[in-house]
Amino acid sequence: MKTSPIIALDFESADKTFDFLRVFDGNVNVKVGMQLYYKEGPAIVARLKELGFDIFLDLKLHDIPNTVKSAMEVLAGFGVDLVNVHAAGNKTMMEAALEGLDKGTPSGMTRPSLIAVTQLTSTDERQVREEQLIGASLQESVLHYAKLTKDAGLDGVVCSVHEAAVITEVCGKSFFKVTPGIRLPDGGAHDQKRIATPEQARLEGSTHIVVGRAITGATDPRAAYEQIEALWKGTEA
Ligand SMILES: O=C(O)c1cc(=O)[nH]c(=O)n1[C@@H]1O[C@H](COP(=O)(O)O)[C@@H](O)[C@H]1O
Repeated sequence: MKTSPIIALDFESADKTFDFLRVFDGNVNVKVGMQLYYKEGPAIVARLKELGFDIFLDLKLHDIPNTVKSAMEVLAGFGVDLVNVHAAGNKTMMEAALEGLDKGTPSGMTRPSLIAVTQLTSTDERQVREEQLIGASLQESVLHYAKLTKDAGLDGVVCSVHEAAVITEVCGKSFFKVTPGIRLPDGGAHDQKRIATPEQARLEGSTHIVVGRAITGATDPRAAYEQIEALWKGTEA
């Protein structure tokens, strides 16, 4: 997947999605999440692929290993670039996900990269301790999941910008740190708890940033994308 920002296409329909994408060319990365996929199914992925977009299919699989393996076998046939699971599904489930992807990737095609969500960017310290009853800090929990993910042979994790540097130290630079929760300095957090700017993401060593509402909710989405891309790449005027 290219390193340019990944736009989260959190729209209610294909019509709304393609209307939004009119001002973008196939050179941007896009993310299809649960809302759009559940509404439109594999057809939306096929259409985006035809238009040349690199695609992160974000369905966050989390089930018993056999179910996840079979589901990944199906997703591997879609020709997407990146898919994900929840690390909380455990190492055996992550290994099964990888097996399913390997098995389902058509010959001559590249296996989609596989990453695991550590702690959602909508989660805070209190929720980790009190609701999940994890006897460790949020950062320790994220790092633990990152190590588990690497041991399982996956390509990287979803985490917040605030954990990217420590994950790089422990899991290496090429291990994906895909970071959502990206906001411009004057942007609202919405339901996110661990937010950061594109510039912070670059400085902390994120490998990819996922951006939804800061672009999709902007008055001029193309201008917002360009501003975010420049801050992310460090090429801003
Ligand atoms: O896996 C993800 O993409 C994801 C993981 C996570 O921890 N937090 C998170 O926000 N996301 C996704 O990233 C996008 C963030 O959207 P905005 O908050 O609008 O930028 C949404 O589509 C989320 O589903």
